[in-house]
Amino acid sequence: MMNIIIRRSSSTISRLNLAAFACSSFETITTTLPKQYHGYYPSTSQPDLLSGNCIISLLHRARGFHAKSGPLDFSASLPSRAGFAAIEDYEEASPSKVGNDDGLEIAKLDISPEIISALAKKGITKLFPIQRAVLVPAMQGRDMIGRARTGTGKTLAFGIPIMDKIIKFNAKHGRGRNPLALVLAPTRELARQVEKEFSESAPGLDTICVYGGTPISSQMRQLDYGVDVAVGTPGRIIDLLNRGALNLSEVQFVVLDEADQMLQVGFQEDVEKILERLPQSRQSLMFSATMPSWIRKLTQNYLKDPVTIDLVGDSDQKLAEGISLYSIASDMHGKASVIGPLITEHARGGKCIVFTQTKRDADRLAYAMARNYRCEALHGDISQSQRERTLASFRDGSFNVLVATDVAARGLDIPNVDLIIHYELPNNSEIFVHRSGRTGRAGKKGSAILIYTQDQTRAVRVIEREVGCKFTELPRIATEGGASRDMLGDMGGGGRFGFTGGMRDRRSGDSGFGHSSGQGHPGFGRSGGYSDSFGRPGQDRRPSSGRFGSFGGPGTGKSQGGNFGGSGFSRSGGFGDFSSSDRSGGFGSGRSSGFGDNLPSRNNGGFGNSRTSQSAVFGDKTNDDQNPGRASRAY
Ligand SMILES: Nc1ncnc2c1ncn2[C@@H]1O[C@H](COP(=O)(O)OP(=O)(O)OP(=O)(O)O)[C@@H](O)[C@H]1O
Repeated sequence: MMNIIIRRSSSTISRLNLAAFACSSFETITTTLPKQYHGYYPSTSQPDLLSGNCIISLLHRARGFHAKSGPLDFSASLPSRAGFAAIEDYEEASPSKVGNDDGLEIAKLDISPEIISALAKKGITKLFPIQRAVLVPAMQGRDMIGRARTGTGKTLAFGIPIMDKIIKFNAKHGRGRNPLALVLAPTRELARQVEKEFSESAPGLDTICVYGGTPISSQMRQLDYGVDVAVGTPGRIIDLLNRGALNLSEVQFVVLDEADQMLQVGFQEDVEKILERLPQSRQSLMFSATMPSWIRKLTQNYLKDPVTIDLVGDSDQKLAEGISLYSIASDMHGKASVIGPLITEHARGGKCIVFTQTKRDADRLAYAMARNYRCEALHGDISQSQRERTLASFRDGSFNVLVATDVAARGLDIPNVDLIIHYELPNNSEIFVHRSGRTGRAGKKGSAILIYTQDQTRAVRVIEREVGCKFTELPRIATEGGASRDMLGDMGGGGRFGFTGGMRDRRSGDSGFGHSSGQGHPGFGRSGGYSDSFGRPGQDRRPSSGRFGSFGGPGTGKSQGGNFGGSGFSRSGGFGDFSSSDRSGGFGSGRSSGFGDNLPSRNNGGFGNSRTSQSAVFGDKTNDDQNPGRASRAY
């Protein structure tokens, strides 16, 4: 069979005018808007391409939006505060007058019919609040910071305006070869999901997803053919830039999805490298469900006169509506044993994601649980093809318990996840929000359960305070006679996971026990915890047998702070994040870490410290094709 590749025309000059085109759409709005809008929508001298009808309907939307005090059909349980509490800049410029609900009907908006019908096919006919709030300023060409709770439709909030502008621009100026929009995401899975949302919502646009762990040559070919929208992880994007395969000179829209993650140490540098390659005149959009104050300040470095659209607000609870929160105390050795009863009780036959802190723990727990559940592990040391298979099988219900590191914490939209179990405390409250937010999406209900040990009680209170939530305490589940040891300890005949090491990649290939290294190495375990964010003195930093000891059997379990789950709030230290042992070789692959978070964290902190977590540590920060050993594979 012969493949014919027809290159698209490169209408660079006209495409470079897209920004002007985008802004020009609002020229007429300036003249039509009531006084209070003037100055908010800058006038341009470019001709306008939106119809008068559109402008009127936009006005209605703006009015309706600000007048709206109710749930906007999104979820009957949404209190008005949840949707519209803190629409900062936007609100200032808006009238308090009531409009009508027409703006919610996507079919009534003047957006491309292609998008309207594609969304309708997906059952999307009305805008969610964040989409509604973003539409006007995004169409206007404003830079923006957008925050809305997990699962409330942020992808389409930035996606619809971008797709619409590109479709209209292409219709007028022809299609070009280089991307007009670039979306950066922290993980491969999220990048794929976002690209899918674009391609499904605007099938006529050429989209590409570029990420590591997959052959670069096919991505290069596709880029050569021409794309409108490129979505990807920073490492692969930089790789493609370095090879001259990706030309970002025509990009007019750039999105940082999960912006607070993307601007953390480890990612930030790569993101900056990419941003440097973009034209100065562009529209930059940053979205996340969490925007700690330090990130808000930082974003100002990358945005021009941004509008902030914040549907969460500082005082509100940060978690999505519809998520019931529970906590359950357990001793260290009983943790694994309580998972079964929790799933039986709370997953209601749906899917469950169990979050661990480390790749190895995800492997071990999944391995142990596989006796009783259809269960798989997902983390950054698993090959990309296996990651994709695992996620696809989880999505389609082939198995229903996913044991994952925080690689799955952000952004993933998987249907029918009814239960999240925090097997170990997350590093900070933002991660808690994202992990928990894998359930209760798009107005659905779900449960999140935090398993904690006695010495983590204070950390639990910190989560409550920072997230603005209250856990319902579940009664302790008796784990007689070290049931968890039975469950986990004999995975390797006791010693297998004991502190004496012996960790081998029994499962050859992708998802085995990881390419972890240095098991049993001093400092490998939790004992690495530095001072935590609760003002407690630092954890013992002495080398210890670490977590594995306690996991594998009682004899080793009392290593200094080395227990499974430990006091995991110490971002920098927990799990020996960047302890030397991670890189100390040990068994297996030349890859760093296995266990973990081997990048130095910017700060200690975790809870209470807004400069959160263990920095980049998602799977794709780096050019992982060229330099697989580079740090960042912690998840
Ligand atoms: N207007 C809409 N009507 C119905 N469903 C929608 C609408 N907008 C988005 N959705 C669906 O809602 C789900 C969540 O959307 P999305 O993944 O964009 O949420 P998010 O806010 O980005 O979440 P997170 O913060 O976890 O990344 C998706 O399945 C998406 O298809």
